[in-house]
Parts: sequence; structure tokens; C-alpha cells
Amino acid sequence: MPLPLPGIYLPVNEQSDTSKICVVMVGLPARGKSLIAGKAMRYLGWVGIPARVFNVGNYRRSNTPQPQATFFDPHNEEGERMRRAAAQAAMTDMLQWFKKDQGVVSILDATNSTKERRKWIAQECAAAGIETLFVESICDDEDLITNNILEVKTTSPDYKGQDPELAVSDFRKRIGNYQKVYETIGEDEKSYPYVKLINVGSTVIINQIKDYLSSRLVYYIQNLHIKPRSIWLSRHGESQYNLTGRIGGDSSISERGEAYARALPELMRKSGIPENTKIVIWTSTLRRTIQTARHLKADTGFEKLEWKALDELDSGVCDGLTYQEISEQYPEDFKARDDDKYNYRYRGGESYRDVVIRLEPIIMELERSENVIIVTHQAVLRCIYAYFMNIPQENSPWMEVPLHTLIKLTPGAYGTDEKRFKADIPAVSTWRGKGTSATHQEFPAGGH
Ligand SMILES: O=P(O)(O)OC[C@H]1O[C@@](CO)(OP(=O)(O)O)[C@@H](O)[C@@H]1O
Repeated sequence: MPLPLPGIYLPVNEQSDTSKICVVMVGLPARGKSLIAGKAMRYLGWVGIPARVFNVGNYRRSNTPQPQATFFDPHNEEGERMRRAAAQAAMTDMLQWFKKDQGVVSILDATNSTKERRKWIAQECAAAGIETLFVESICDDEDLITNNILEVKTTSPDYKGQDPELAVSDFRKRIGNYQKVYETIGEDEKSYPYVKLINVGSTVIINQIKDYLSSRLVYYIQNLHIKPRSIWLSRHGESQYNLTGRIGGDSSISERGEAYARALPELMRKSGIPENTKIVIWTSTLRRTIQTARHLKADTGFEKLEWKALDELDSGVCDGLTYQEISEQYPEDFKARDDDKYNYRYRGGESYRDVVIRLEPIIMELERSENVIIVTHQAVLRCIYAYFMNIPQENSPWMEVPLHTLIKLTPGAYGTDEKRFKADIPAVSTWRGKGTSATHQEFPAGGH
């Protein structure tokens, strides 16, 4: 029997506090500030908090695209003037963004390396009712710095098209110029909320963090690491419910699903596992994922963990129905879900937005972890994939994530590399397009 109300919606920005925050990056060049800024923005966007990075370098480049290191010499008055103007322009745009576009978290990506500059930022923000959170990245590990310098040489527009050797030596001189005036956040700045990250989180100093949003951000930032690792994602093998087109439930895997489970250890090896690497397997608490992971054995370097948070999106009263049955028994709901699949919440169940909220601790843990394979479900996998690949909310619930396919994600400094490995084992398709109740077709080996 259809109930009188279609699915329940949450407000678009489900936040418990109303603070607006400017995250102010602090640190010498090549200390990973832009990397932290980019990741924090992706994380905030994923949890539905409007966030934007304001990179002062981009404002400076509009006037001085490829300056030499001398431009950054503190005694170069013209250089100083132009850099101050760039900071001012970034600040103006940022304040406008808070005011006009309902921004919630801005990230001011620049060296902000003097007390005087930080004081100015704190005052401008306070006058506009915006809180500041200073994030200082300190790094004295020469290997880390050299890696960052090499990264900058190949990615920064400041050195595009230039001789790589000359670019590195100019960039080192630029860092030297900043070192002449750089002041770490000091005792006299204790009234600011700040976090100091020393050598990418090996030591973390936290000061005056009070509100909920800042604490979440600090917790996220302090968990980041840059050790090379991969994350493997797989749906469970084809299930009995998948075979009959039913959603939800806790059915076992089918014969072909079992074949996939048996093939998974080899598929993992084929995807490339660095030698002597321990891999942790995360499954949901539902039968189909546990069965799929059962041949990844401890004696071959795998360790297992079951997470309730990885259980499939709860389809409430629709659990156990086919899409066809839902469209007949709950036509309004069926339409409402198609109209806004991310926000639609099943009666007595969940929406994609709800799933993202319960996956937040998973993402935090993933950021802290090294090599992990996650064996989970269609909707949950879409949400995790969307975090890594920066997929917008309106697209993520419609993504195709075929059965019997292993996805290997390898996060890098400026993006995540993706490779897919299909097992040669046929499976039904559970993917449904907008406006239709049909799925459930046979696809050739390896899904589609
Ligand atoms: O959000 P949609 O596209 O309906 O996909 C989620 C559905 O995927 C399914 C399969 O149709 O997951 P699962 O792979 O765990 O079996 C359903 O159980 C679940 O409701």
C-alpha cells in the first residue's frame, strides 16, 4: 500500500553549526600546502559543505606569469607590492564568495609566512564574521622537500615549458627568499585557532580548536599521509537477489558469484601488489561481501575487518522488491527517486546522502590506512568512489559499477590513478537508468 508522502528529504547542507571558516595555509613553498588544500576541498565537497580554494599564486600569475626567484626577494619592492596586491585580490574574491555564494569553508592557499600577513588575514576575516583556522605545514625532511620540488617543477604553471634543471634551481632560490622572512606561528599567536603539521603529520600540534566543523577538518587533515599505497574496490560476487533483480536483503552469492570469489585472489595479484605488502580487507556485515572475501587468506598477507558502515544503502519498505515492483507499489517514490536520487530517502530507509554521512569514519580511517581492499555494495561503492574521483553528487548515484570487476585506485599528489580489472566470469547487470524499471540483463563475461 502506497503511503501518503513520497521520500523524505534532508536540507541540502546538513550541518549542525553555522560557522563560516577560512582555512589559512601557512608554510614555505614545497611543503605540500596545495595538496592539503585540494584534499580538504574534495572532502568537504563530498560531505556536502560548500568549499573553495583561493590560490594567491593564481592571482599573482595574472600579472606576473613566470617570475624569476628575485621577484620573491623581500628587498624587491616591486615584487612585494605585486604580491600584496595578489593577496588583496584573493581576499576580496573570497569575502565576496562567502557573502554572495553562501560559501562555508574557504581555503586560502599561499605561504602566509609572516606574522604581519596572518594578522591582516585574521582581522579581515573577523570583520566579515568569518572564523580563521591556520594550518601550518612544517617540513625538514629533505626527501619530502625534494619530492615536492620535483612535483612543482613538473606541475606548476610558473615553470611550464622551462628547462627542468633550471626550474629546480630557480625554485630552490625562491624558497631561500621566503626563508629570509618566514616566521613560524609563534607564542604571540596563541589566540588563533591553528594546527601545525610537522613532516606530514608525524607530529601534530593543535591550538584553540573549538567548533565542530573545525575539529572535523583538523581530524581529517591530521590523518593525511603521503606514503605510496593503493585502495582496491570490489562489489561482492553476483548474489541470489541480483539474479532475481531484488534489491537489498542478505542473500548468499550465486554460483557465478562464488567463481568470482575464488578468482579474486588471482585478480588482486594481477592488478599488482607490491612485495611484502600487508593488505587489509574491509567487508560489510552482509553475507554476500563476507563470502566474496573468504578466499583472500591471512597466510597470503590479508587481514579482515567487517564494518556495519559498509552495509548496503537501506531500502526500507522496498527491501526485497524488484525495481518493477517498486514502480507499481510506490509510483510516487519511484519518480521522486529518479528526480533526485542523491537526496531521496527510502521510507524507513536511507538516501545516498545518509550513506555518505555514515561513511565519513570510513574515509577518515582510509586516509590513515595504507593498502586496503574494500568489498562492498553498489551504492556504498559509488559513494566511496565519488570521494576519491571527485564525482558530483548529482552523478554519483547513477554511475555504473559492474559486478565481477576489481577497481584499483592509487592516490597521487595531484589526483588518483584508476585501473579496472575484469574477471572473466559473467554476471547480471544491476544498473538501472533513469525513467525505467528494467535492469537484470545477462552481460558477457566480466559484466559490461
Ligand atoms: O541505488 P541503486 O541504483 O538502486 O543501487 C543500489 C542497489 O544495488 C543493489 C543491487 O541492485 O546492491 P547489491 O550490489 O548489494 O546487491 C541493491 O541491493 C541496492 O538497493
